[in-house]
Amino acid sequence: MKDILAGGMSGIKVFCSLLTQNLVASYKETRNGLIGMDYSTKFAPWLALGCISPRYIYEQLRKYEKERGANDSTYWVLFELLWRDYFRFVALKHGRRIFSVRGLQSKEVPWKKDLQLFDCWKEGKTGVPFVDANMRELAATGFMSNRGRQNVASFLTKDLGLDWRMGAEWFEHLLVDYDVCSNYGNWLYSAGVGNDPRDKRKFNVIKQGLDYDGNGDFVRLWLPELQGIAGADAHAPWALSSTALRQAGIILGQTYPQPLVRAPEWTRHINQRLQGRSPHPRGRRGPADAPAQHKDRGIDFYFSRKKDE
Ligand SMILES: Cc1cc2nc3c(=O)[nH]c(=O)nc-3n(C[C@H](O)[C@H](O)[C@H](O)COP(=O)(O)OP(=O)(O)OC[C@H]3O[C@@H](n4cnc5c(N)ncnc54)[C@H](O)[C@@H]3O)c2cc1C
Repeated sequence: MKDILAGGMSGIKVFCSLLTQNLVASYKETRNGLIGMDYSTKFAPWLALGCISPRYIYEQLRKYEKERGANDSTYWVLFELLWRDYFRFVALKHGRRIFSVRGLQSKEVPWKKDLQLFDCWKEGKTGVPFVDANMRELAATGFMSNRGRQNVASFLTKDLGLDWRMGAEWFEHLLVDYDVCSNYGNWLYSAGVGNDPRDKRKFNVIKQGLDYDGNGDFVRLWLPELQGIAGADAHAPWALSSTALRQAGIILGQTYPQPLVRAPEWTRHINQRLQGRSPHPRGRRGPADAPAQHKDRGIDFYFSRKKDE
């Protein structure tokens, strides 16, 4: 990502390649991916810096739809841009309150400010590989997928119980697409102090890792110390036998940390993994994974009705 920005590739060029390579036609199926340039649009840095306008994207997409056909995916790019607009309106409406620890709901939450825990999160050393891989990608590139952002934000606020503003500021410090409205709006949401009426929303980061990185490739890409663990086992090294750890060259607590926390809801998914799981990441599945035409518009992090995310 940094190479592309440094190489001066313009937002318009990125946008054109999305259209000419027809990537936009399968965006809905790939947008939850984790590795590479093509799974999502990568518009955000150019939008954040004002190098491309959402109206331009809208017009060109409508043109593309007329010429080559509209589908769920072409709609979905526009739908995602609506979230960007939405968080702008939230910021306009609430002003400085978007930075308040109590958020938009004036809710008292006993957030911790433990700097040791925070450093582990920042440095990708929480001992939870899916979280750590995403955090190391952010530190190395200034970018993290939307799936990754949702998970590390949930982990910081719901599993570690840290003040959500610490996470938001770290993102602000590193993101190449940092945008005040989108960043603080999404963090408020993740922390359960934004507009979402359901404050108990928590991502099961183990289930998410297994669903979206079913073969463990993303985790191994950013965590070289886990290279010796094959497949999905890389998502929970602490669940491996001492023999398996020795064979993988891992000493927990030395070459890779023990997990800072272990949430009870992880157990079922770890046990399931040990019984073998399909290695197909959810973000890459075909249309069978996609809901019927516009039926589930917006069902995702924001409106998901699933209990166990
Ligand atoms: C905790 C957290 C912090 C975030 N901070 C930022 C930020 O500082 N700047 C930023 O641009 N986005 C932010 N996002 C939203 C989203 O993760 C990024 O816009 C997206 O990952 C950027 O990659 P992309 O351009 O390939 O997006 P795509 O998935 O291709 O989406 C296309 C465009 O739609 C918009 N969009 C998509 N999802 C969201 C969303 N949830 N909120 C607002 N706009 C969205 C963006 O402009 C994005 O470029 C954050 C999300 C979370 C959960």
